[in-house]
Amino acid sequence: MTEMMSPDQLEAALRAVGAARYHDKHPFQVRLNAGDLNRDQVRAWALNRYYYQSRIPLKDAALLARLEDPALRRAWRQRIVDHDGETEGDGGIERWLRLTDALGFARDYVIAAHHILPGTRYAVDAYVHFVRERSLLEAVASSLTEMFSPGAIKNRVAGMLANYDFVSKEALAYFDKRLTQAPRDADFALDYVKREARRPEQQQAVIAALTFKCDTLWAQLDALHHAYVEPGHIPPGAWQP
Ligand SMILES: O=C(O)c1cc(C(=O)O)c2c(n1)C(=O)C(=O)c1cc(C(=O)O)[nH]c1-2
Repeated sequence: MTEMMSPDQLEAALRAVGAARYHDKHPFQVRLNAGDLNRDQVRAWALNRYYYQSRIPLKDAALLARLEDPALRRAWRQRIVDHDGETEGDGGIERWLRLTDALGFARDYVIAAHHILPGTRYAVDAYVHFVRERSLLEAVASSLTEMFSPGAIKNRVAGMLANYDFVSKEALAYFDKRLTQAPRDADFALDYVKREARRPEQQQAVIAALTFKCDTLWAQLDALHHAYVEPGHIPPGAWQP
């Protein structure tokens, strides 16, 4: 039988999942930061990742719809505001589109997402389905990858600005806001799971949810690497540089 962990032991177990599996360790991410990708490979990353950005508010709305406590809803709804903005021209999705603008994509093309990789679509959709179908505790836990994103984002932005003359600080403005939003969201979700996972099997479910989520991020980068780096097999229908 699995032992009950203290809340702090649970947190340590979650941090160990991130240390082993978070997408900052993926070869595609390492190359992106090191300046080892060409402009088209960076374009492929931004195009595909838009689909992730676009689905995040849908998964947060699915989660929000199941929260019965007004205080929890108030906290969680901020995530949707952050991505959608309060008004047209504001918010994270708009800021991601400024990056794809800067990389030379037409907005309609990006938003339609007709030419993203199948692997991107399957991985992102799997995350949305997971949040819809699993327990609220697992749904909240699956957002905990954000515990690890600030470090990854700092390295990525510094690496990209140092190594690519085709990306500017303005084009990467999306990530500036994430450096304050992600820790706020991660702290909230971490407090929630440490408080609510009161039985060993719940604690194991929380760890499994974070593992699953790390895998959805990893799979997105596997798909990019396979198509646009090595061996360079671009699936039929996907964007061709
Ligand atoms: O740039 C990154 O490395 C990164 C990672 C993650 C993440 O760990 O899931 C998110 C984001 N960015 C992000 O920008 C974002 O809005 C976001 C929302 C979520 C989530 O699961 O609710 N993760 C992430």
